[in-house]
Amino acid sequence: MEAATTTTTSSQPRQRRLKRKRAAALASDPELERLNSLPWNPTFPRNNDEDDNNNGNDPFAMLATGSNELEGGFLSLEEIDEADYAFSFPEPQTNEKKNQNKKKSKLDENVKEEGKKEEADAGVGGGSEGGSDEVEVKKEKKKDKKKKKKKKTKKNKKKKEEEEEEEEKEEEAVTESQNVEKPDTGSIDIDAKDDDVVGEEDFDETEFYAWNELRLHPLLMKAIYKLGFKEPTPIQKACVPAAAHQGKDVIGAAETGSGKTLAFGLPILQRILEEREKATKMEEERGEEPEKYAPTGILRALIIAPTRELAIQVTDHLKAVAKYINVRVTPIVGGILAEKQERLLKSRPEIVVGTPGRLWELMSGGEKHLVELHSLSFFVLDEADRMVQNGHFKELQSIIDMLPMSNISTEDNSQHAQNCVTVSSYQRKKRQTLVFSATVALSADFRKKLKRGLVKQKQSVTDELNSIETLSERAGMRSNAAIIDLTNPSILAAKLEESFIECREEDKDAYLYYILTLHGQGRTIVFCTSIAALRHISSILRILGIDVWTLHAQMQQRARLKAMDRFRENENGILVATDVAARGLDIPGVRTVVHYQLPHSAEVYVHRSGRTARASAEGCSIALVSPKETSKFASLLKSFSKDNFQRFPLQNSYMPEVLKRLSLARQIDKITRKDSQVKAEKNWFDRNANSVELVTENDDSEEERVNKHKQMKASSKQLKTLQQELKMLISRPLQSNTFSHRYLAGAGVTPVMQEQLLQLAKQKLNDRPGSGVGKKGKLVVIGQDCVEALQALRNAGEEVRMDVKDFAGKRRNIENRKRKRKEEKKRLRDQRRKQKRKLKQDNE
Ligand SMILES: Nc1ncnc2c1ncn2[C@@H]1O[C@H](COP(=O)(O)OP(=O)(O)OP(=O)(O)O)[C@@H](O)[C@H]1O
Repeated sequence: MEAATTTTTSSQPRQRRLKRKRAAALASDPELERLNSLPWNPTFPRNNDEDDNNNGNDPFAMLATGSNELEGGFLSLEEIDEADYAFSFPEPQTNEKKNQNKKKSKLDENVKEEGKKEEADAGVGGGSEGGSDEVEVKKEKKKDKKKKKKKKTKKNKKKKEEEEEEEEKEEEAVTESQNVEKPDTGSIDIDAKDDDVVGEEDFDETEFYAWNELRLHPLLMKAIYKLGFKEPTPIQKACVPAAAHQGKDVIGAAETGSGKTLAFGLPILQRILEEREKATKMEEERGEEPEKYAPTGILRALIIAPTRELAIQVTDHLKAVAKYINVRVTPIVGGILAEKQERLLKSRPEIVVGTPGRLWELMSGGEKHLVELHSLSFFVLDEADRMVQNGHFKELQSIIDMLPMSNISTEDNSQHAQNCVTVSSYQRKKRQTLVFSATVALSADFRKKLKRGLVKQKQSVTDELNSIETLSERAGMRSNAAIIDLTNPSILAAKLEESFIECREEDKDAYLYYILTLHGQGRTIVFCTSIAALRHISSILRILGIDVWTLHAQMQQRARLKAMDRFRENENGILVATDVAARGLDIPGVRTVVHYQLPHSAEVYVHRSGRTARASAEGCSIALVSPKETSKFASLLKSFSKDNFQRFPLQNSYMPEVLKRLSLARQIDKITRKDSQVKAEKNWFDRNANSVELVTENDDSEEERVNKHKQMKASSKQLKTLQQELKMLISRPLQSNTFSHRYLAGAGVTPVMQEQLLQLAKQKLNDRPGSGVGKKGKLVVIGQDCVEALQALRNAGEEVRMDVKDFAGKRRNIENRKRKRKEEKKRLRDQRRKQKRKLKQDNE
């Protein structure tokens, strides 16, 4: 800890003062004392810079490689429908709010304390009963004054907080790190968050004991306490020792939501902190320049993510763990003014998280901070499998080509380090390449190659960046890279329960409505592959009175943000999305994922389903499988080495009512679509006519006009009737055939149903006071009051053994039958033609 509190240049008097101040702060800070007592060893055994193989003594060596090198399920890579867009993301599972409140109450307490102190100073402390009236009046006046003052202080503070919040929002998630304004001293800035020391006393570090083996810096641990992460996730446990303590390159694969961001984030921050400490030590002991060991104002880690929203999410996550250290993290993504980002880069952040397009735009434009890469210590590819798909690799290739060579001797490296004046051998130690994904697929050949150390230099690698192997090689992945593959053979999240419903294509709406109505607890995401399908179901569901938010690539960015915000706000929210939302989105409380249409590839299925069951939470996925999709489903099962799936339990007694409502909704949808189409066409015609200054005339005859008017009236009347009928139906809970107004039993009551039941009860009471449902005129709900999809699945899911061969056989049979029918038709047609021709000839 001592090192953590020292300054960089003790020769300068100002910094000496700072140092004393920090030491005093440390002495008086019980929190830091407590952290100091943690079993953390500040002298890390690693950092034998030039030696990557010094894992002999490292107890974590085993973890990082051997035992974890399981073969994961290898999936085929296919194109996914993903577009560039941006979101603002919530802080990753922080106790921020709690602490903000505490902060506020602490502020209030301070204000109170101030008041008390002033009272004491003024000699007007409470309990002076024997004082004269004059004194009492004075006291009162003073109290009033103080009250006003307190109020004012509170008001000012609140205003200030609000202003700060506004400012933060304005930066559109591209906010600089909290401590960006601080001068970069190159040392750990304990004071950086002096104002934020509240609320940390109430955690018990013994609960976080599992982190000790990772030997993370106390200031990182402090942030982890604050985040409330009791133990590292398996991928973090495996990656931190390999990347942070052994300095290895890592290829990491673990299920969705398993904490991969910190698996690469923590080693980066740890290395920066270690270097700073070493710099301080060397300066103190040998009077060496700190810059030599811990360069400042230079890019240290470049993280590339495939989409804007992911880049921003990763940034937020890293900022949360870098809360107590002076390390700046900046996202560089499209959709935000390039000038604004250049301005952010002027603050010279140590870590940049970007999307390939915008990064390359700035790099190719010569952006200084992004091209001075000689001290880059980490090159990270997040969601690496997406990177090798089309649309990304050209820019990625160019970015990788800008990286200074690694895997070469220090002397050679120095030749490549352009613009490099003060690069020391310490900094110039090998750059670490970290490649992560939930569905990373490495060929056995590449694994062997890595083990044999046959990694080529980038010049010799083919120009095609079409595989993770080539990408990793090109980025300079070293031969002793740790391959940490924690994906289980099915690659799906451990706590995810999967199920399916076999149904006809035209019945999918009905089953979706059924799921959302009877099992709509928690957040649900409904995935479609096409925007047309998304539009169709969101329209139908809205008509059926279900609030849904939509998200697809053709939406304006603002609308996307709004949809995400609303979805996040509502704990039972429903989002209908295309695969733009399949990757990386980390929204807590997503309980159910519905695959309305099956995705194009197994990978996308994994990522879609991975929006639920994140970070040790549970969740379930339901795939609606039409006969056309059975072969796709079969190949999915094959990819996951699964031969059994659960059939989602359905209570068919609800279906008649579901279908009735749906039929009404479809009719309403058809009429409204037709109306709006007619209106849109008319508007378009008028607009175009106006633009060329044409006077439009109605060519219709009187009779035609009257008929049209009649038709419109009839259709609007029909619409009203349908709407009323549907309104009446959806005003009461979904009823099964066996529904009794006296006893409601069955699949459970959703929040929507509960509300409906209450309304129904009220309605009944109003209609016939005293004779409503139940004995005393009250509606009594007995039994399960909430059945969420996962629960329903656990209660009554039916394990179905799927014979993939059988699937394929069935599919072949269907195709054969189709082919035969076609051939038969063709034969009959030809026969008829022949007969006709013959008849014609006979007649002639
Ligand atoms: N050690 C931990 N304990 C508890 N929660 C954690 C821990 N580490 C990370 N988390 C939380 O787990 C969630 C998922 O983390 P993250 O987004 O890094 O997962 P991921 O593996 O990258 O997922 P995906 O593959 O879907 O992108 C986040 O909300 C994060 O805050």
